[in-house]
Formats: sequence, structure tokens, C-alpha cells
Amino acid sequence: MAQRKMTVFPTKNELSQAMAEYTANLSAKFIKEKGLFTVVLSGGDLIDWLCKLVQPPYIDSIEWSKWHVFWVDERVCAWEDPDSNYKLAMEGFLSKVPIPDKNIYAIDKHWAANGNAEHCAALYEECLKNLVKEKIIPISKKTGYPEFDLQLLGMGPDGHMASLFPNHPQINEKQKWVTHITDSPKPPPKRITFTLPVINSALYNLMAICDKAPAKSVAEIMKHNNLSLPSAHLSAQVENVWYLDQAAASEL
Ligand SMILES: O=C1O[C@H](COP(=O)(O)O)[C@@H](O)[C@H](O)[C@H]1O
Repeated sequence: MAQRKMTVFPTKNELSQAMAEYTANLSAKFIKEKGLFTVVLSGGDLIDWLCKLVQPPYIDSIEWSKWHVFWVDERVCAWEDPDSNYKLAMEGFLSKVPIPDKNIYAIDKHWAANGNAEHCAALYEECLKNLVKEKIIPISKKTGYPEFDLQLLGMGPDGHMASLFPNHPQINEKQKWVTHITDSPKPPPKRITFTLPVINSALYNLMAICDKAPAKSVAEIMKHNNLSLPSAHLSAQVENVWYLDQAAASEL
């Protein structure tokens, strides 16, 4: 399992630039090696920080048609709902780049609008299993779980990542690839989320954290490895990269 590699950037703008460069380099590497790139997105502020990817030089140099896009977690609501991570990513990022619609794997539209979190999680897991059969996603030889190329993650002020929250049992799930929560402490309450073994089976994980609000949790993780905070469990098969801005690093 990869150790955390932390970099602190003077500004959010520089962090954004570095995130775009990191993503573009991995995109080129994996497309050269195997003809496709699997990328897992989070919701929240991260989508704003991906803005540099939709600007030159990346907008023109990335082979977007080879991307396959997933969500590490999703809110169980209609795709049009302002809470939807899908809507956020479509409006802020995905609609601006030529990724084929068939390569964008959103939560099931019908069951999400109906608010059935358990069924949405089961359907998303089934979708991943079908993509394993189609050889879009390999199974990690080391862990036995699906192996994504890159996950772009964010952390809430309470130390949550994806929809794995402190003092909630989802962090311990090991059988399922995708689980659900119906009492998320951060609204909306119903969500689906990749489980920790799946998150940690990714080859590259990039955790991006900005602003003062998560600074105390950042310090708890970096200084004390406080495992009551779900983000402290983040690892990766090759690289576990943490990009912070000055404000997020202010308690270190
Ligand atoms: O609810 C969520 O929160 C986390 C962190 O979001 P942020 O707004 O504090 O940046 C996010 O990574 C996750 O995908 C989202 O569903």
C-alpha cells in the first residue's frame, strides 16, 4: 500500500494547475499502455478545481474519447437535482469535453429519482461487474477488487471521503464494492459510495483539500494518523497523493 505523499501549494490556483497536470500525465500513460483511462470523480468543490483540465493545453491534448468516468459516491436524488454529483460534474466539467456518453457511468436515473439508495448501490455494483466482464475495468491482482486508474477525491471538514463518514459502519464494509447510507450527517441523507477496499485498490489516488474548514482534520490525519477519520484510511496501489493549499495545511 502506498504511503501518503503530501504537497502544499501556495494557492488554490496552483493546486488546480498541478491536479490538471497529474491527471493529464496519467491519462497519456494509461491510454498509451492499454488504450483507455478509467477516472473516478467525487462531488463537492473538487469539480471547481478541475477547471484547468477544460482549458488549453489540456482540453486539446487529452484523448477524451478514451476516458471512462465513474463516481466514487453519489447522492440518491434526481439527476437534475442541485444535490446531484452527476449534475455538478456534467455542468462544471464533463459537458465541456468530448467524452462519449456511453463512457460516463452515472447512478441509475430512475431509481435515484425514486430515492431507493440500496437498489442504486446494487445497480452501480452490477454496472462495475459488467465492465469487468467487458475488460474495461480489471480486477486488482493484489486486492481482488476492481482497479481504477485514477480517483480524484475530496475530504469534508469532518474527515469524510466519498460517502464514508466518521462513526458510520460503511467504512467497515468488505463484501460489497458499492454500499449505501440513508442517514448521512451531511445532507442529503441518502447516498451510495464505493467501499474502502475498492477506493484503496485504485492505482493512483489524488486527494485534494483546500480552505481552512478541513485544516483540523488534515492535521489529525497527518500528525496523528487518527483513524476515526475515514480519509486517514486512504491508500492506493501505486501512489497516494495529497494536494493541499496553504489554508488546508495551516494546522500542520
Ligand atoms: O458530500 C460530499 O462531500 C465530499 C467533500 O466535499 P467538499 O464539498 O467538502 O469538497 C465529496 O468528496 C463527496 O464526493 C461529496 O458527495
